[in-house]
Amino acid sequence: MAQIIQWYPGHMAKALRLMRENLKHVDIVFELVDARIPISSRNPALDDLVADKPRLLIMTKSDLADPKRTAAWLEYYQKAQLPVIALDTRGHQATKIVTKAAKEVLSERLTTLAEKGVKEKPIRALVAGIPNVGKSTLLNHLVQKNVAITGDRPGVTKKLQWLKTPTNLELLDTPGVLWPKFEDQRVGQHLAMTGAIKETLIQRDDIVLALLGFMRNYHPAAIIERYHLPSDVFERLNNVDLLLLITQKLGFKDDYDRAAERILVDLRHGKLGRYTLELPTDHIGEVVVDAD
Ligand SMILES: Nc1nc2c(ncn2[C@@H]2O[C@H](COP(=O)(O)OP(=O)(O)OP(=O)(O)O)[C@@H](O)[C@H]2O)c(=O)[nH]1
Repeated sequence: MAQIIQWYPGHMAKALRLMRENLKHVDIVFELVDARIPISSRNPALDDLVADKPRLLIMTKSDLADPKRTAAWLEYYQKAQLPVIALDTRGHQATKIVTKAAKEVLSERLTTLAEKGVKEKPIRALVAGIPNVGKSTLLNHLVQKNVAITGDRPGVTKKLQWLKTPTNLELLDTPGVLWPKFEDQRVGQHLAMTGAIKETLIQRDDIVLALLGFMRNYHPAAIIERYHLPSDVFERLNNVDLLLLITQKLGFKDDYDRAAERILVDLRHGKLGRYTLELPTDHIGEVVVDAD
C-alpha cells in the first residue's frame, strides 16, 4: 500500500514535466482510475497535459466495484466521448481487452496509414495513474514474458525504454505517477477506504465514521451481517454509537481504534461486498462531474 506522501508543488511540477516529456513519444495514454472511486483517483492535471493525445480511460479493480455503478460510469464517459473500459487488470482477458480498445481508439489513424501503404508499427503507450491504482499489474500483464528492453546501453545517451508485448503494443517502462488532489476531505477518505493511501490513527476514526454513514444508505445489510448486529441498528444508532456497538460485538471492549482498523481491513478485502463510493452525479472537490 502506498504511504501518505508529503506532496509539495515542486514534486508535482517535476512529475508532470517528466510525463510531458514522455508523452511526446507515445501514440496513446492509458489513464488508470480505480473503478470504486473514479473521481478521487483521477487527477485533472492530466487533462491539460494530454490535451489532444488519444487517451483510453481504464477503470481498474472493477471486480471489487459495484457493477451497476460501473455501468453508470461507463455510460457517463461514453457520453463525454472519452473512450473507456472497466476491467480486473489481473484477469486473463486483460491483454486482449486493452489491446482491442487501444486499436479502436486509434482506428482512424491506423486505417489512414494502412491506406497509404505504411507498414503497421507498434502502438506506443504510456500508463499513467495515481499510486496503487494497478499500473504495474497492468504493465506486467500486458508484457507477459515478452519483456524486451531497448536502449539505455552504458555509454550511450539515455534512451526511453520500451516494453514489448505479444500484441504489438509497446509500453514505456516507467508508468506516469499522478497524485490525487486532496482539496476535499472526502477525496482523502475515499482514497484511504480503498487502500490507495495509508491513513493515520487520528484520521482513521473519521474515515470509518464516514464509511458507516455511506453504508447506512448504500448497503446496510453488509454491516449488519458482518458484525451480527440487530437489523434495525441503522435506524436506532448514530454512526459513533454504531462504531461502539461493533467494537463490543468484535470483543474489543472499548478499543474502538482496533475496531475501526478491522472495519477498514474488512472493506479493503471485500468482506463488506463490492462497492463504489462515487457516482457521476457527485460533486467532490474541484472536480465537478455531472451526468447531464
Ligand atoms: N482486485 C484487484 N486488485 C488489483 C487490480 N489491479 C491491481 N490490483 C492490486 O492492487 C495493488 C496495487 O497494484 P499495483 O499494480 O502495484 O499498483 P501501482 O499503480 O503500480 O502502484 P504504485 O507502484 O504504488 O504506483 C496490488 O495488490 C494489485 O494486486 C484489479 O483489477 N483488481
